[in-house]
Amino acid sequence: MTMQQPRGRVLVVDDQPSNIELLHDIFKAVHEVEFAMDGEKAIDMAESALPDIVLLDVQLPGIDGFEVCKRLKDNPKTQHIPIIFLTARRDVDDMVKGYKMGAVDYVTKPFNWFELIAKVNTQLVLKDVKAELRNAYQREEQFFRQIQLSIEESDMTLSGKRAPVRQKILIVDDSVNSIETLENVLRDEYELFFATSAEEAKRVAIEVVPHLIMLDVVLPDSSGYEVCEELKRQAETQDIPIVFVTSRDSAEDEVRGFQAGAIDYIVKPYRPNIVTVRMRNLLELVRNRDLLKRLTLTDALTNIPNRRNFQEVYQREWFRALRSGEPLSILMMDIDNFKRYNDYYGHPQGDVCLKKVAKALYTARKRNTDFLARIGGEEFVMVLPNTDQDGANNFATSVLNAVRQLNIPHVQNENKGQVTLSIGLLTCKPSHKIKRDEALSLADECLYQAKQQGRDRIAQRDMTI
Ligand SMILES: Nc1nc2c(ncn2[C@@H]2O[C@H](COP(=O)(O)OP(=O)(O)OP(=O)(O)O)[C@@H](O)[C@H]2O)c(=O)[nH]1
Repeated sequence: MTMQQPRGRVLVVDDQPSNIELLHDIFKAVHEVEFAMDGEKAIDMAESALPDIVLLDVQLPGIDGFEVCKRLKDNPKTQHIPIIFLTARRDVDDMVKGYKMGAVDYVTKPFNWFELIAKVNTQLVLKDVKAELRNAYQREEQFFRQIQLSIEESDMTLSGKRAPVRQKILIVDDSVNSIETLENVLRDEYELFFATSAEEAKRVAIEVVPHLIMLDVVLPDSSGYEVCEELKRQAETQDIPIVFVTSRDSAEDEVRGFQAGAIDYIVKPYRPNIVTVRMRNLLELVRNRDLLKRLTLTDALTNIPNRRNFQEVYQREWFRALRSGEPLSILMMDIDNFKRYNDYYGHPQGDVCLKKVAKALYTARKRNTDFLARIGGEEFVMVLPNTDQDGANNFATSVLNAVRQLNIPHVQNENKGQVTLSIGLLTCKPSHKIKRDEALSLADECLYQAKQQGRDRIAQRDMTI
């Protein structure tokens, strides 16, 4: 998962001064670190200082770590704070109890720096994502609900019961036994894909784009570390979180795994309950991250992609066309005399009009790869990959008609009487001779001409000849 290094306030709860010293050394460079040496003190400090994360020892004098966790989770003031247990390896079976109390993860002693840092970072990112989602919800409750609904809808199948589509996990292991064990643990909750070699893993990862990859370190044709590094280098796969699953449990191996870009490290033999809960935590992070990304890339009024989204997609399509040599068409679209519409019918009615036009444009799209965005007040853009001037002109004509057919009255729109659109259409073959921004400016110039020539029309330029 691509993540920036988050900064936060870490509360360490441990009764061993040597552990406190060690944890202080690990985190002091990036985080603010505070300490408590018993459970009661930990609860007081959590309530007053509201840290971003609590690292909690299980064995404590007085009330133990489980009880501290329970009390923090019962308190509305502290229940949002993620808790990671610090535990001796022999207590790992107890960790199911920790998860039931509301902990998000655990780390075994003696500490592996990389594991600890990676897990704390993951939880800080997740906490930030959740906070941003809560803010978005408060700011734009209705918009938030729409996005959430559209995600849930795309997560549904129409298989009779409209069961939610399960998140996808790719399991990479050359041992059939290991695959079967994980399959038994995870198949009820997730859609599983399998690969038994490095090459197959890379191919399936690109084809399926799973939500998470569980990756064995030892593979017949390469090492899991190399697969991980390669997936992290590629744009299509770099955001997929990777968890190493291996019987190699030396500290060096774990460090190597986290350095390669893994988000977690699970040592065989698995404890099924622990695997289930860890996967659930990581996949919750993925789901929330995707929801937040959708929110930041969607226009709140019309619910179609926004300018930022357009910039990403346009760049991607430009480079794709540059590689393939295919033509690319750009439609710059602008509602005619919209200022007068607002002045005459009022701003709220203007919003209704914008929503109707956005819907008509979206419905007019012929291919899934045709991309529509709202990039300004009453300005929309469409990118049509692999479309020549003739095709794009036919399409633009159908778009003009779709808006006319909405029959939205606009008495101030000169002699038209209804809402209309002007379109600037540019077709080009991306090459080193024409720059991306230049193509957009040329499409804008065409739009300006369409306005000059009387609106409700297309003005075009073909740069492929
Ligand atoms: N209702 C509403 N109006 C908006 C929104 N964003 C921008 N506008 C309005 O859109 C109008 C755009 O006006 P202009 O850029 O002058 O263009 P125009 O009146 O459409 O004129 P031409 O483009 O030349 O046909 C302005 O009045 C903006 O206030 C919005 O989200 N909702």
